[in-house]
Amino acid sequence: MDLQTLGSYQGGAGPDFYEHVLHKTILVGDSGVGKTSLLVQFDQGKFIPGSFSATVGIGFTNKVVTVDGVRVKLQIWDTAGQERFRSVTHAYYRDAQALLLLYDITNKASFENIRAWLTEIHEYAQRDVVIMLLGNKADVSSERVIRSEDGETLAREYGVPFLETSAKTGMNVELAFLAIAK
Ligand SMILES: Nc1nc2c(ncn2[C@@H]2O[C@H](COP(=O)(O)OP(=O)(O)OP(=O)(O)O)[C@@H](O)[C@H]2O)c(=O)[nH]1
Repeated sequence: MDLQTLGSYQGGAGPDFYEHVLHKTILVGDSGVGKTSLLVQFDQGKFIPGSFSATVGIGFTNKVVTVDGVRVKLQIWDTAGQERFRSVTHAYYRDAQALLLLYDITNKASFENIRAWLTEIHEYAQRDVVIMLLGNKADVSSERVIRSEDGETLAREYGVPFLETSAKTGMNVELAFLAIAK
């Protein structure tokens, strides 16, 4: 039994306590779109404005959730959006079962870069990786530059589901993580 398998069975005695599945998810998108904030909101239910310095390389958080009655251990990898870390993060793509791809609805470039992200994902990730597109910072309506319809259209073009989220208010955060854990 490797360490990972061992880790996924440390839940307790009865079958109800077993964490049956280990599910790896990776967060990607431009620097500053809110990947770390989204993960912290999901994991700890809080938002600390301006608190995170740019992610260096990669880090992960484990969280156990119950999906359709099955305990799933989500291992969520938070990648650095900055270009200079790209070669480090590519190496993690192929182990991921799911991928949350974020842009910032107040940042046009982050939306325009989604196509390039998808090209990279198709190059490095597994063929059957589950992808979801997220338009984050939906709480900042006064600075919105990307309409919901634009996100929906792009997602439809690539055949992936789409949600707008807010790491600040928590809107759709749990929904996004649970949807890709299925
Ligand atoms: N209003 C608002 N601000 C957000 C939201 N998500 C993130 N932010 C802010 O946006 C900035 C960048 O957030 P991060 O979570 O560090 O972004 P990141 O994508 O992890 O950035 P890198 O680690 O550089 O790739 C921070 O100042 C956050 O407080 C959100 O949903 N709403």
